[in-house]
Amino acid sequence: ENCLVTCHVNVHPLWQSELSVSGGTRQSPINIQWRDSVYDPHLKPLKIHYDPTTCLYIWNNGYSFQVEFDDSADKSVIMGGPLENHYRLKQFHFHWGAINEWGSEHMVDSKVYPAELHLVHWNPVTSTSFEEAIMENNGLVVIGVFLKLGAHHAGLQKLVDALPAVKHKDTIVEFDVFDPSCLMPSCPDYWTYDGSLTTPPLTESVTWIIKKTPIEVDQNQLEEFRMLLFTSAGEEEKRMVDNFRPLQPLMNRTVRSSFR
Ligand SMILES: COc1ccc(CNS(=O)(=O)c2ccc(S(N)(=O)=O)s2)cc1
Ligand SMILES: [Zn+2]
Repeated sequence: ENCLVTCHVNVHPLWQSELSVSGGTRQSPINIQWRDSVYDPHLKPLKIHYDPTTCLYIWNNGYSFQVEFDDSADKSVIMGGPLENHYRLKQFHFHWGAINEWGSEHMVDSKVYPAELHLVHWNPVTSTSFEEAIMENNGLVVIGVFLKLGAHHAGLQKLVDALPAVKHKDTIVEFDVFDPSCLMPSCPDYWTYDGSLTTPPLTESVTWIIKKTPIEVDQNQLEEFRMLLFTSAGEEEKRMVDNFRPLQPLMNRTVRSSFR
């Protein structure tokens, strides 16, 4: 019988060769098996306080588009959840696919979403800078939010409208007053586990907090992500799609849930 084999081949150099930290024991992303996650009653609600005026600019760094924040003070911070202290927001970015059938980095019971948002925070108590925190054990906290195809997302649209200005690698556009809290689902439930960056330097410095409930975005908004380019102006154009890392082995880790 004829069956459609859907597959995708990551063509971007970054993901072409399966980049793995030699001897890595806590790499990301992973497939979260809901039934294997362990409810932890000691997990507190996550507290998020973002100051919209700390938003600086958007830029295309050659594997995603990234919104950078002023992290010179404790203005945009998260605390609670599995965290011992507060962490400062440094940047957020997304990963997505060429089509809606794939795109997220993490999976839930092998379910893939068309895109995933990562909000990257660093620990100003144990590190003196973001660059230092990247190398520290649990120096970073990344909140992952799944995107699913559905209703138009009004908060995201402000971001989408700026994307044509950062079409090419290493382009930048000013982006002021944006509150990334609008990209958070209202449901407080999350999973958490110890992992790594999913792009170089792949350091095992991340406490991951993955929100259970996805946010909805519409087809046009996803298509706008796919209009971006991996390539610089003047180079042969390569569409920025499939910028996600393959699943990594869970090894000796337990995923905890904040909910029963
Ligand atoms: C040495 O200076 C440096 C070194 C490396 C970076 C990369 N940026 S980063 O560390 O924020 C992240 C890489 C991958 C992330 S993911 N997909 O896991 O959320 S976050 C920036 C500055
Ligand atoms: Zn990411």
